[in-house]
Amino acid sequence: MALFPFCKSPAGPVRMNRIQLLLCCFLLSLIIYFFNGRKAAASLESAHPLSQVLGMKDGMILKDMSSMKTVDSKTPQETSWGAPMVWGDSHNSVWRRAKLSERGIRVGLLALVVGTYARFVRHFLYSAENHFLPGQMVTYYILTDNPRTLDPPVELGPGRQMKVLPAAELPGWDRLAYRRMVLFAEALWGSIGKEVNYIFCVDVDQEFVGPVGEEILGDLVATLHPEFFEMPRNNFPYEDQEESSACVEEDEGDYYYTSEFYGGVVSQMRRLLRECSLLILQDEANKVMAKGLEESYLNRYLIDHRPTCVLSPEYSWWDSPLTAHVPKKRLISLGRQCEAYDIEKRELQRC
Ligand SMILES: CC(=O)N[C@H]1[C@@H](OP(=O)(O)OP(=O)(O)OC[C@H]2O[C@@H](n3ccc(=O)[nH]c3=O)[C@H](O)[C@@H]2O)O[C@H](CO)[C@H](O)[C@@H]1O
Ligand SMILES: [Mn+2]
Repeated sequence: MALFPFCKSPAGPVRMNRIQLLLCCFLLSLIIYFFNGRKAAASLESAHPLSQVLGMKDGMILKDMSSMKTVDSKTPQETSWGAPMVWGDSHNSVWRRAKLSERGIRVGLLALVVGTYARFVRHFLYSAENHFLPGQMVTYYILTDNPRTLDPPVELGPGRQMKVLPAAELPGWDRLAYRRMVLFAEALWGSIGKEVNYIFCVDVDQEFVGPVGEEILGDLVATLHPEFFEMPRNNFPYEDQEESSACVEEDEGDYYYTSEFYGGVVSQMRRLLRECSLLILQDEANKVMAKGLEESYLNRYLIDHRPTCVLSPEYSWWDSPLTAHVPKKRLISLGRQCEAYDIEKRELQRC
């Protein structure tokens, strides 16, 4: 009422004639129009990858409730096939978290840690303890050639545990890129499959920097690659060698997904890992390797089996001139971040 003092007679209850009533409605519409217009402008500026190129930084990110409305009103909330597109602060995510958090869910996080990548594992685990499904039962499965890396063990919260699984040493990413999905597939056919409901495969050269909750849970979950979000389809680096089993035709494909973070229920993940491994082994036998390595096979599979839940680039982010601007960063790739730095900055960051 204080907003419209002129609508109220000084004597007490509101008594307006028709002209006053019309005037009030007009003013009200003006105010609504003004606020909506501002929100739309803010979201347009903040959502576009060009804002990065032009040097616009986090100052554009709205940190109060209005940012939630921005996410809801301007960013896509679902895919063309009806799967949710997940932005952690959206109303959909709040609802999904509330719905799923009450169930007794067991979630596994599966990472490969071989050779020099052992330097990432502790930091990765600390950050996951802080941000990854807090309060839920989480098991970290660490496939490693050097279990001593985890000695002394990282202290974990209640309901959370770690299992170290042996992996033979496979020097060089060239060889490892052929093997990671095979190793993951084997691990999932073993005891992991009975111990958890959901499993997420994750690169260990990453850090959780914001909350990642039950909103990420789905039957088959893939994450949008931050450099190709909102890019036209013809920019996606799908495999184009016809002899590769990861090859994608020009009229195929909806999104380009990252291999840094994907998951789902155990049955779906067993299928994904088995089928991708078969494609990789088939190409290896034919002496072909897709240019995007593992990521190409994952993308091929996800064209044939569309994910039921698509995570926005909030869940796979690093700073580069091409990266989409996101309302909140939740999981960032330290390795890919390093790749995006110039030589000077790499030396400064010691990476
Ligand atoms: C090694 C390599 O060429 N990485 C390239 C690959 O990053 P990616 O992020 O695709 O691969 P990555 O180097 O992070 O390797 C994937 C994951 O495999 C595991 N792992 C990998 C290698 C290793 O020696 N030990 C180990 O444990 C580890 O969990 C790692 O997180 O693509 C990027 C661009 O998209 C950059 O070009 C990276 O330089
Ligand atoms: Mn990585």
